[in-house]
Amino acid sequence: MFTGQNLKLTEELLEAIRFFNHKGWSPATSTNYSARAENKSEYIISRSGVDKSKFCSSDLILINAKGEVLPPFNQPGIKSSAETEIHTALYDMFPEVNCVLHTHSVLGTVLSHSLVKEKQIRFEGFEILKGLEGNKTHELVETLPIVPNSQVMSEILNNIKGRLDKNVHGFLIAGHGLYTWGKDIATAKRHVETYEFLFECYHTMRRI
Ligand SMILES: CSC[C@@H](O)[C@@H](O)C(=O)COP(=O)(O)O
Ligand SMILES: [Zn+2]
Repeated sequence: MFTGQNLKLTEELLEAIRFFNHKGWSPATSTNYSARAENKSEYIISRSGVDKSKFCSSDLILINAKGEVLPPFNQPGIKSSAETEIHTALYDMFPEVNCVLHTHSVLGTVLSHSLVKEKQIRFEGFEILKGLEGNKTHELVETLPIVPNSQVMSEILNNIKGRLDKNVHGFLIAGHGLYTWGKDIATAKRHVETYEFLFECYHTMRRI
């Protein structure tokens, strides 16, 4: 149902979603994804509750900045992600962001669960840090905030809003998963992969 630039965006998003599922970062119906549409005040976003191993192009729908499902997708039973409010808030906060991705990997889940009291993870000295937009060297400290989980999206947003700025590339919801974003789908996908690699490094270093 998408055409032109929006169709291209859905194809690219779908490729990233399949990659994440293949990596084991989107079990069952978990995770959600969005991209800013050709009309910059609209967003392409994943439907709620879809098994990500079966996710297909018809599971991507169009919403406005209020999170309302737009025609022709506003049919009975079609709901945008339960976490739509987080996506629209991030686009509102960062006008240069054109893609928001949310994954549920085992490492992101357990690290955020065990480090929730620390409120953040600090990554330092890894070459892969240059995978996060704007980082030019491994000699820096990258902070990834952790906020408590909640079924109320406004609570998650209240806890994270004051902790985000242009040097922060994502955040973890404790025992739940990762949110990251980028100027385009490729950048946001690179951020997911970079964080996953950093989680592996962090976890491995805690064990040795
Ligand atoms: C397996 S339930 C996971 C959900 O509660 C949620 O965290 C999630 O990531 C997906 O929700 P969705 O409404 O499908 O976008
Ligand atoms: Zn989730």
